Amino acid sequence: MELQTGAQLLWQQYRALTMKNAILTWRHKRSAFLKLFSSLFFIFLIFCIDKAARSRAGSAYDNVDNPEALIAPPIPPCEEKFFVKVPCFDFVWSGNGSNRVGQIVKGIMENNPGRVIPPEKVISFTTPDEVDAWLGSNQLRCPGALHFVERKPTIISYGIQTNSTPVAKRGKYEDPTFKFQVPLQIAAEREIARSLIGDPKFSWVVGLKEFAHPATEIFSVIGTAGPTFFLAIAMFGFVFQISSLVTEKELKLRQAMSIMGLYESAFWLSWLMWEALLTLLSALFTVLFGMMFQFDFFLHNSFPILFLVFFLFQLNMLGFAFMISTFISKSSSATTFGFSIFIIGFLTQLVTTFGFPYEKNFSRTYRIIWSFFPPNLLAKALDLLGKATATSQDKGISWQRRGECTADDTDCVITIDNIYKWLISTFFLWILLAIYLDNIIPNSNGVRKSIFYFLKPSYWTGNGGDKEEEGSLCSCIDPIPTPDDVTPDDEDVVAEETVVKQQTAQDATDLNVAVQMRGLTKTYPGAMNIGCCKCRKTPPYHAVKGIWLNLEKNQLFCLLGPNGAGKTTAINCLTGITPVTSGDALIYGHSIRNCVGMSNIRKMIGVCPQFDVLWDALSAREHLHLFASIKGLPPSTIKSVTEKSLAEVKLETAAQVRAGSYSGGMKRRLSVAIALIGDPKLVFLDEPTTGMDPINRRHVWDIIEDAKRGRAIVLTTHSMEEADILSDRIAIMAKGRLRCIGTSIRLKSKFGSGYITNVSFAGNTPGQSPNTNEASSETQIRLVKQFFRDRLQVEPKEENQAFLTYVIPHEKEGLLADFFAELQDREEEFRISDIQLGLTTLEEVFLNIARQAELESSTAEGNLVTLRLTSGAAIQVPKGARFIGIPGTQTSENPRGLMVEVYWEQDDIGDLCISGHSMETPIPTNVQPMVNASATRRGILGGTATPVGLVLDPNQILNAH
Ligand SMILES: Nc1ncnc2c1ncn2[C@@H]1O[C@H](COP(=O)(O)OP(=O)(O)OP(=O)(O)O)[C@@H](O)[C@H]1O
Repeated sequence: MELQTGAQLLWQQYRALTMKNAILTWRHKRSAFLKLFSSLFFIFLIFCIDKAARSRAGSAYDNVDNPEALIAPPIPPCEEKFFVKVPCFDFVWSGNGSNRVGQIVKGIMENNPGRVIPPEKVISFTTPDEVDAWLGSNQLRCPGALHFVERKPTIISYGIQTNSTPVAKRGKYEDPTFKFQVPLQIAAEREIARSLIGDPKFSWVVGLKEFAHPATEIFSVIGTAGPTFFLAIAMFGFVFQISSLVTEKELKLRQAMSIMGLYESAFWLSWLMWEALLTLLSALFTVLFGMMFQFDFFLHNSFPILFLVFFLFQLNMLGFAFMISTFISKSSSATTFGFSIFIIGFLTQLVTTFGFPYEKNFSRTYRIIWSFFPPNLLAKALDLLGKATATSQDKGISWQRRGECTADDTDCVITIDNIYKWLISTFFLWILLAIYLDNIIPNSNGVRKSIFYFLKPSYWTGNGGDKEEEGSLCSCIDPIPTPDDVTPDDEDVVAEETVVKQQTAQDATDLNVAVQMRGLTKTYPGAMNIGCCKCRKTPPYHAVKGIWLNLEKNQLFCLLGPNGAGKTTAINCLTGITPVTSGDALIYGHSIRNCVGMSNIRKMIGVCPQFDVLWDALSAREHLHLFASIKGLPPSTIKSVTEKSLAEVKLETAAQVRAGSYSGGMKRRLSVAIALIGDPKLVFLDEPTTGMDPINRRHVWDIIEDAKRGRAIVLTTHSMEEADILSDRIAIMAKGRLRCIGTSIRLKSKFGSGYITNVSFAGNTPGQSPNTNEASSETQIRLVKQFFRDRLQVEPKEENQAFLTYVIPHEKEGLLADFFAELQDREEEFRISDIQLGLTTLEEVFLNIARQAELESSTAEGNLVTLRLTSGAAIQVPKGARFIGIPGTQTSENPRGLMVEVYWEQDDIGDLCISGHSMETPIPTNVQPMVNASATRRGILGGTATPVGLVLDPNQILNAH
C-alpha cells in the first residue's frame, strides 16, 4: 500500500490529530464547559461588586446634571447616626429657664417633618456649660445640641453644636453637617420665626440642592477588579492545556505517535489551532456576557477592540502554557503550576493597577520586562478600557482610536494598539520557545537535541544532522567508555557475528535480511548532576554491548532475556526512541543512525511497546483511525483497514467503547492492532502478552501467528511457552550481550541439561489391601530407581508414589536407545503404566543462560543472595550459581564437605530467584571450588555472620557423576 508523504501526510496528520483533540474535548465536557463558560460566573461576580460599589459611593462616580432638591430635611432619629450608643437622644438643648424657648423646642419636636420627636428623645439644660458637661460624660449618645437665649421679646438668638468630622462605616460616609446640623438649623429658625411673628402656621420652607457637577471620582469595576477575574477565566484553559500536553508526554503517547512517523509540526499545529478555536469562542462569550450584564465597559468600547483584548490575552496564555509544559513531566503538577502563575499574576496585576510601570516616570526597560508577563498586559488593557468608559461622558475606545491616548491621560505611555502588538509578538515567542525547549529538554528516555541544533543547516535540510544527545542540560557527562570487546562463548553467536561482520565489511546486502545489527551498542551516559545541596554522579551503564545479528524477513525472531538484559533498549535503538552509542543497524537497508533513514524506517515499522500507550477517552476505532492517519494510509482505505484490524483482534463489539474501560487483555490486543496497522514490514512486539490470562494470551498468539506471514517480527517475552510456540529463531540476551541464538530445538539440545523422562506407575491392584498395594508400589519404585542408577547413574529429580522424573544428561545419549528398549520390555515387571521422553524445556535453557550471566556479573560485583537450606542453616550464594559447597561440612567421612544444587526460577517481574535446592550430597573428590573472591569479600565486608557458599564448577560435577 502506497503511504502518503510530504505535505499530504502533514495535512492528514493535522486533521486526524485535530479530530482527536476535538473528541477529547467533547469527552472531557466539564473542562470544556469551564473553558468556554466560566466567564459568565466571573462577570456575574464583577456585576455584584459594581452594584455594591456604586450603592455606597453616592454621586461621586456619576455626572450630576440636574441635582434634586432636598426640601426641609427632617431631624433624623439619633439611631441613624453611625457609631451611636443607645439609648440615645435626637438632640439636647439649653435655655430651659425661658418659657418661650420651651415653646420653641416643643414646636421643633411636634413640627418635625414626617416624625414627631418624642419627649424622651430630647434632654433640656439651663446653660450651654451644662450641655457640654453632659456631652463630655455621655459621648456618642447625641448628634447635636441647640442653645437658645431670649435676649429681648423681639430677639431670640440660638447656636448649634455638632461633631463636624465626617465618619465612614462599611464604605459609606456620614456628613454630620448635612445629616444633623442643617435639619436642626432649619427647625430652630422656623420655630423662632413663628414665635416672633406669632403665627404658628407661618410657612418656612428651606430646600437644599448640591451643585451640578461631573463625576468627581473615576471608577471602573472592570478596570479595578477585572484583571484578577479575567486572569482566573484564562487559568482554566491554561491548566487544562498544560495537563493535556504533559499527559501525552507522560503516557508516552507522543513517543508512540512519533515512532509511527508523526511530524512535529502536525503535533504542535493541531493543538494550537484547536485550542485557538476554543479560545476564540471563550473570548467571544466573555464579551457577550459582559454586554448582557450591561457594563458600560462592554457597551461603550468597540466590540472588536474588546474581543481582541480577551482573545489575544487568552491566546497568549495558551502559548505560555505550551512553553511551561516543556518543563513539566507529570500532568499532576499542572494544577500547581497553574495556581502559582495565578498567584504571581494576581500580585503583578495589583502592582500594575497601582500604575507601575506604565507611567512616564518609569523607565522603558521596566515596561519591557513587565510586558513579558501576559497578565500585566491584560491589567493595563482593562485599565485603559475601563477609564475610557468610567463615566457616562466617556464614550469608550473605538477601533480607529485604538492607537491613541485619551486627551486627559497626560501620563499615557501605552495604548491598546501597543498592547495588541505585545500580546501577538510574545505569543509567537512562547510558541517558538516551546518548540525549542521541547527539543533541548531531555524526554522521558533522557534524549534531547543539542542546544544549538537549529543552527545546523542539516537540521533544516533533514540530511542527518538531527543528532540527539543524552543527559540533562546542567549535567556534565563524562566521555562514554566503550564496553569491553568480549568474544561470545557460544559458537552460533560467533558464527552469526562473523557473517554479519563480513557482510558489513563488504557492504553486501542480503536480500533476505530485514534487520542487520552491526555491533549495536548502547551505553547510558553516567552524569554528574549538580543540585543545590549535593553532587550526584552516576556511572555509565552498558545496556547493549555490541550485537551483531541478522533478522530475516518472514520470520518471527524472539529476543529473550531476564530483566535488565537490554531487550527494550535494543528495540528502542531500532525504533529511533533512543540514539545508539556506537555501531549501527540497517532496517531494510536504511540506517538507524541517519535521520532520513529513520524517517523511511518509521514508514515500515509497527511497535507494540511494553506498556499500553492509549488514550483512556478514545475508543479502539478512534485509536486505529488516528494511528492509520499518522502512518499515512491513503484516506480512502483508512476506514476499511480500521474495521479489518478491529476484526483481527476481536474488538468489533468494543470498537465504540472507550479504551479506559477495557480489560488489560483488550488493551494489549488494541496495542498489537496498532502495531500491525498499515501492514508494516517489520513489527516490534515488546512483551505483548504480559499480564494476560491464558485465553487472551492464546488469542494474541493467534493474531501474531497470522501476522507472521510476509513480515519480520521481533518479539520479546518472559513467557518461554510463547517463545517456543511462536518463534522461528530465538536469541537469549543477558547483561547486554547475546548469549545464544538458534531455533528452539537447537537451544534445548545445546543448553538444556539433556532429556527429561517421566515414568508413571500403574494404580493399586483391586482386591489387594491398601497396605499390600503401598508396599508393592514402593518396591517397584525402588527397583526402577535402581535400574536407572545401574544403567545411567542418575537419581530422580522428582518422585512420588505415582511417577519418577529423571533428567538424563546429553553425555548418556548413546546409552538411551538400549536403555529404553529394556525398560519397555520390563514394563510389566516394574508395573510401569507410561514412559515419556522429551528434550528439556526452553525455560530450563533460559534459566541456565540467565543463571550463567548472573553468576558472571555477581562474581565480578559480589552480589549475594541468601539460600536457606532444609537443615535450617543459611548460606550466601552468588546469584545464578548452580552447585554450591556448604562451608564447615567437612568430616572424616566427607573430607571435601557437602554440596547442594541450587534451583533458580524467574519471579513475576522476570528476576532470577531461588526456587529450592537438591539434597545435600558429598562434593566429588576431583571437584575444585571456582574463584569467588569478590563475593566472599563482599560477604565478609558486609559484616554478615552468614557464611558464603563455595561455587563449584558444574562441568566438573556433571563429569564426576
Ligand atoms: N534511560 C536510562 N538511563 C540509564 N539506564 C537505563 C535507562 N533505560 C534503561 N536503563 C538500564 O538499562 C538496562 C537494560 O534495560 P532494558 O529496559 O533494556 O531491559 P529489558 O531487557 O528490556 O528488561 P525488561 O525485561 O525488564 O523489560 C537496565 O539495567 C536499565 O536499568
